[in-house]
Amino acid sequence: MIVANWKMHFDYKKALEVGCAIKSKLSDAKAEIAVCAPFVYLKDLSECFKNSNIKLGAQNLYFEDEGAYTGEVSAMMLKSVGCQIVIVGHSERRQLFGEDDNMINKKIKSAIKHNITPILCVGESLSQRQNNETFTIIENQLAKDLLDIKETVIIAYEPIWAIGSGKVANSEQIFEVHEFIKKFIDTKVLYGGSVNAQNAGELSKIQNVDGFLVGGASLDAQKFYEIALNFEKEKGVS
Ligand SMILES: O=C(CO)COP(=O)(O)O
Repeated sequence: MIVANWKMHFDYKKALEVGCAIKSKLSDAKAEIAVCAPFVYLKDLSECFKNSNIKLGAQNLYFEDEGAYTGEVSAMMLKSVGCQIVIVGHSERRQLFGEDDNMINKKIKSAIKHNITPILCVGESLSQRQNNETFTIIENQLAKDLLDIKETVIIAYEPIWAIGSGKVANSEQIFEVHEFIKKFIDTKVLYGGSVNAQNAGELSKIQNVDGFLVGGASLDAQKFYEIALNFEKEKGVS
């Protein structure tokens, strides 16, 4: 599974241009492909992704369905514009907007209630890794974020120090964290953090990597396409 996280990029015209280019390049992809776009572009992207295998995703949600929550967007609303996937607990939201595990847990439950597949992001900071706290941090995030949740949640392992830094985690680091996550919950685990067209093939060789959550390189349809292609080649997805 290869997921684009566009973060807060593009104006309307560019979002539709890149979204539609991704659709035309990847509509026959064997790997599962999803694009997580800013809220305001979702409706039109859902039109563009119609009759293709590309899934539509959001990058956040609020856990209540409706009410006096100025500026928020609910799972019910996302579902009504064709959203099938939602990223929850991205480190940027945890760090910049103080999103805590309790809130993340409620968001995941709300997504599931509306039949939207959550992608839960977990990962350690550089200082946590240097202090040998990686597994404690990840176990803590998984335990709290997935409290009382039995349904399918996709996990993305995104070491904070690897995001947007050009510093990719090495194969051993990724393998052992994915193994740890899979012991906690038997599900798909994606890797995220400086994935690009050049390193995607090598990263795909890691047996327990089930796909990628791609930031920067997903802003270019050709680069995103090459990542998916290299993944399919290495994994023998056909
Ligand atoms: O945060 C990420 C995806 O959610 C990763 O971002 P980059 O691919 O830009 O490092």
